[in-house]
Amino acid sequence: MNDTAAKIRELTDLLNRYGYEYYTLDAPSVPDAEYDRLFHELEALEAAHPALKLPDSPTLRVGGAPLSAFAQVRHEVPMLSLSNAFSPQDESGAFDHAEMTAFDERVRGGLGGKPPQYVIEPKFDGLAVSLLYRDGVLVQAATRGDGSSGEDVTQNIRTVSDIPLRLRGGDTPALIEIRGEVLMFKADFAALNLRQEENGRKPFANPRNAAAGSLRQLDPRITAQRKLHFFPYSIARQEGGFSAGTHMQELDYCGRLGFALPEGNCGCFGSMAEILAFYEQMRQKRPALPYEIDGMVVKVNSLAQQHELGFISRAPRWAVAHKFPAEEALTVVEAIDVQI
Ligand SMILES: CC(C)(C)c1nc(N2CCN(c3ncccn3)CC2)c2cc(C(N)=O)c(N)nc2n1
Repeated sequence: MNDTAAKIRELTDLLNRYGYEYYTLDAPSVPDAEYDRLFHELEALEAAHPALKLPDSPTLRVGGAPLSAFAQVRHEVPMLSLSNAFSPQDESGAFDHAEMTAFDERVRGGLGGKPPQYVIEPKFDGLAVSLLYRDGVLVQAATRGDGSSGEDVTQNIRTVSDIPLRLRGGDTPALIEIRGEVLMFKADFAALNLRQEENGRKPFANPRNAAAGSLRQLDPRITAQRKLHFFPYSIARQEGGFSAGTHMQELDYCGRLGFALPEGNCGCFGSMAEILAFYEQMRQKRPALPYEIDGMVVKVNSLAQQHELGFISRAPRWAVAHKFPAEEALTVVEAIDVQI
């Protein structure tokens, strides 16, 4: 490798590490001016030697030329739905978690009485995307679409600062497909709508619409200005690398690969009673969270037990969303929505 290529590789790795520290760990190790100096040095080298620009170059974060349309991507593993469990609130304000108890009984029945461990995690109110990494490098990103195929939003996803362009840590899998939610934090949503109003543009209705609108921009440079975040929630496919036995181990592995995790807002418990207690705690904490959630998702922790339980048509038997009551005065009582 000649010294220019070596210099470009060194600057790319260094800037990706600094970006991870700044955006994902929120613990920068160098001042912004130093990052900017190195970034401009890399930009200049890439401009002089376009053939040497690397697929995980941080200069991709600013977005390239606009697309005329999005290509369609077929999901090798369909992106399934989630059954909804809803707890109506009675006049005393207490919640009737009958549907969660029913879920627990269905799971125990399906496991021949073996007591399952459950994971409870936030149900982020964003949009689901799938990220494909080959030999550690991000090569494709797609929206969920109809679950069977979605839009190729790879260029736009590269501008999301807490999505690694190259996976961190050793033992890189030859292939890994990570699914999660792209969302906009409440504060960034408020600032965006201020800018929209100032520029005479229509404000977005909520952070989910803002995130969806930002990700489905044909011009990645606009996406790059929108401050999006990503939280993983499942590993759909994997060849090589660490083999997790539980959902919690999958999430921890995603953290080691360089993804942000919703620290403190996930739990793992052996009883539905503890799960419901955590759900109540999260319902109280919800207004203070930096991002919007519209409920919690409860999943069987053991991957072997998940496979044993399988799916109801398109939704897994081993997971259920537990939504919070609608905040409007009139609480709309939804039926159990088992996605068929
Ligand atoms: C892997 C499984 C299928 C269990 C799964 N599927 C999910 N989703 C499917 C339905 N999705 C969907 N989206 C649009 C229309 C219909 N379904 C949106 C993602 C999950 C979404 C979240 C979240 N939002 O935070 C989460 N913590 N865990 C999930 N886990």
